[in-house]
Parts: sequence; structure tokens; C-alpha cells
Amino acid sequence: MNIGVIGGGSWGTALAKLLAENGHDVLVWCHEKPLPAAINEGHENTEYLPGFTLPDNLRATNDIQETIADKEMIVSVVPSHVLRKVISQVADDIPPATPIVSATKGIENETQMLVSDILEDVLPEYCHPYLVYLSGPSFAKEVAAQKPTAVTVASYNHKLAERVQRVFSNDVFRAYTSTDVVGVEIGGAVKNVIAIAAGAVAGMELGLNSRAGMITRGLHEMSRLAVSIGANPLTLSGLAGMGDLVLTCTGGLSRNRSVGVKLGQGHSLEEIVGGMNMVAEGVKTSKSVHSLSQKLGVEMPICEKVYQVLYEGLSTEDAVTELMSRELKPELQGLY
Ligand SMILES: NC(=O)C1=CN([C@@H]2O[C@H](COP(=O)(O)OP(=O)(O)OC[C@H]3O[C@@H](n4cnc5c(N)ncnc54)[C@H](OP(=O)(O)O)[C@@H]3O)[C@@H](O)[C@H]2O)C=CC1
Ligand SMILES: O=C(CO)COP(=O)(O)O
Repeated sequence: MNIGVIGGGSWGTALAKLLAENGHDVLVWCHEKPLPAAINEGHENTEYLPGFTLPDNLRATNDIQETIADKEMIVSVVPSHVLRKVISQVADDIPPATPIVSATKGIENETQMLVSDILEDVLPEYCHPYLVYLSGPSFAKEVAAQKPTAVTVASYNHKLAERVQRVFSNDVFRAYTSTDVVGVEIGGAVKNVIAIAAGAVAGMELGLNSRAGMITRGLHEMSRLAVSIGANPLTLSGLAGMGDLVLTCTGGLSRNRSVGVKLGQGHSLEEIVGGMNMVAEGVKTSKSVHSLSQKLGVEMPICEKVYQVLYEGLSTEDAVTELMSRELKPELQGLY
């Protein structure tokens, strides 16, 4: 197949490499940086995925129109805060019946829209039955290093999810299908907020009991939010829920967790984000989750503390004290 990948960050490049290794011809759109030369001539994304040789059938461009022209599949992998703007540039030029696979994780700040809502808002109606969402525990570097990885591909169009499953899967990358788009999306977005909390707990050296508690209660919050907007709670126990939550809350490669670690060590958000060239989606998603949980009346205490630490000057020490002194309650309250 001829495949266009919109987004030459670490995940876009790792997915493009995977698809090229699966035998497809892949063209990657890079936003601004002079990366196409490094990729086309040096076969390396020196900025976002250094150290990995990219195959000859993976090429890059700064021309977004070229990335979608004559393609049999389009993969969208830009950060969530620029998704609307980027896809709007090509929305009316995507040919009917072209599968569009989104691998972005996040919730829009201004509207609290999920990625699926944004894409349906921006793309013409004829594109909607061709949308698929890829999510799950998958650090770009490990996928690029061909470490065994399992993800979920979700679509309301089950046959299409099965097609996409076959296009991405190989001996070391295994995709499972799902029709629970909302559950998969909430898992991928909210786990980044909980990972900041888990990172903070690590940065404050609060121990492994705290980390396990944070992950488990975080899963409960994710599930409650997802169920309130129609998801199957079991999806949140799957790859795009618990799988990605555990990876991001425990893995040293996580950008979101590393933001939390530095917060827990006493650094300011400005200092932390100023020193990063990559996106930590949870920083923005915490704002969206704060608004969404208030709008829907869903209690999400860990996410709320992350929001207050990031944007309202709450110290991580006070956040822990406040979480631990909440009213005592049954474990499953609010889920069923
Ligand atoms: N990295 C990972 O392991 C995984 C990431 N994801 C998700 O994939 C999505 C993309 O993240 P990732 O690939 O990691 O990104 P990176 O953090 O590696 O890179 C950021 C990317 O965003 C681009 N960018 C920045 N500003 C703009 C803009 N205004 N318009 C268009 N592009 C812009 C950058 O291009 P430039 O430098 O040219 O501006 C660069 O390509 C996120 O939602 C992330 O959560 C999901 C699974 C795994
Ligand atoms: O989503 C990811 C792994 O599945 C990447 O997590 P970070 O953005 O925290 O690095």
C-alpha cells in the first residue's frame, strides 16, 4: 500500500518505520523542522527518534498535501492540541473511502472533545465510517527497536478495524480490534494525567505501595469517566486502559511520568516543560479532564489534584495529604 503519515514526531516515525518494515511505501509529513533531509538522505529522524535506521521505503516531506495525495491509508499522529488545525488543512482533499488511522492521545482543552469528536467535526461526513483509533502500551522507542508490543485498534466499523489490524501487525507488533472507540480514547488520554501523579509520587520517594494505589485508583477514575460517556468498563481493563496506564506510570521512557517526577522533586511546570522538545499530553489533558469531570459530575480526585498542582499552585505534599484524608468509602463506589 501507499500510506501517508501525518506527524513526524517520535510516534509517527516509529509507526511509519513499522509500516515500511511491513512492506508498505510510506511518506511522513514533518511540520517545520528540516527533518525530511535527515530522513531521506540520512535515514534517521535525528530530532525525535535518533539512533534508528529508517528503511528506504520510508520517505519524508514538509508538504502535507503530498502526504495525502494518492494514498490508500492515512495515519494521523500529531499532538492533540494541533490536531484540529493540522487536519483542517487536508480535510476536504482526503478521497472518499480512505482509511484514516489516528494514534493521537488527548482531549481538546477548549471543547473537551475526544480525538474522535475532533476528527468527525473537521472531516467531511463521508470520511466518518473510515476512522480507526490505535492506542495501547507502546513507547515509540521500543516499537522502533522491534520489542514485542500489543495495541488496540478501535473503530465503529469492525471490518475496517480488522483491515487495519492486518496492515499494522507483524511478528513483534500485535493489534487487537475493538468497537469501543470512547473507552479506548478515554484510556489513552486519562492515563497520561494519572502518570503525572504516579511520577510525582516517585519524585517524592513515597514508595511502591503509593504507586500501586495510584495506578489502581487511577484506573477507577478512568473507568468512571469512560462509563459515564457510554464506554464498556472492561475496555478500561484492556490494553488501551490498564495496559497503557501501567506502562506510563512505571516506565522510565514516559514523558508524562517524567513531568510528574520533576514536579515531585520540587521543579516548576514552566521549568519542566521549557526543557522538553517532546509533548507530554497529560499536562494539557489534565485541564480538559478537570472541565469534563465537572461538567459530567464525575468524581476524579487524582486528576483533580494533578490539575491543581499544575495550574493552581497546590504543592505535591498538600495534594497527597488531601487525597489521603478524603472521606472513607467503599472501593467500587461510583463505578457500577
Ligand atoms: N511517543 C510515544 O511513545 C507515543 C506517543 N503517542 C501519542 O502520539 C501523539 C504524537 O506524539 P509524538 O509523536 O510522541 O510527538 P513528539 O513529542 O515526539 O513530537 C512532537 C511533534 O509535534 C509536532 N508539532 C509541534 N507543534 C506543531 C504544530 N503547531 N503543528 C504541527 N505539528 C507540530 C512536532 O513537529 P516540529 O518539531 O516540526 O514542530 C513533532 O513532530 C501524541 O498524542 C502522543 O501522546 C502515542 C503512543 C506512543
Ligand atoms: O503513550 C505512550 C505509551 O503508550 C507514551 O507515553 P508518554 O507520552 O508519557 O511518553
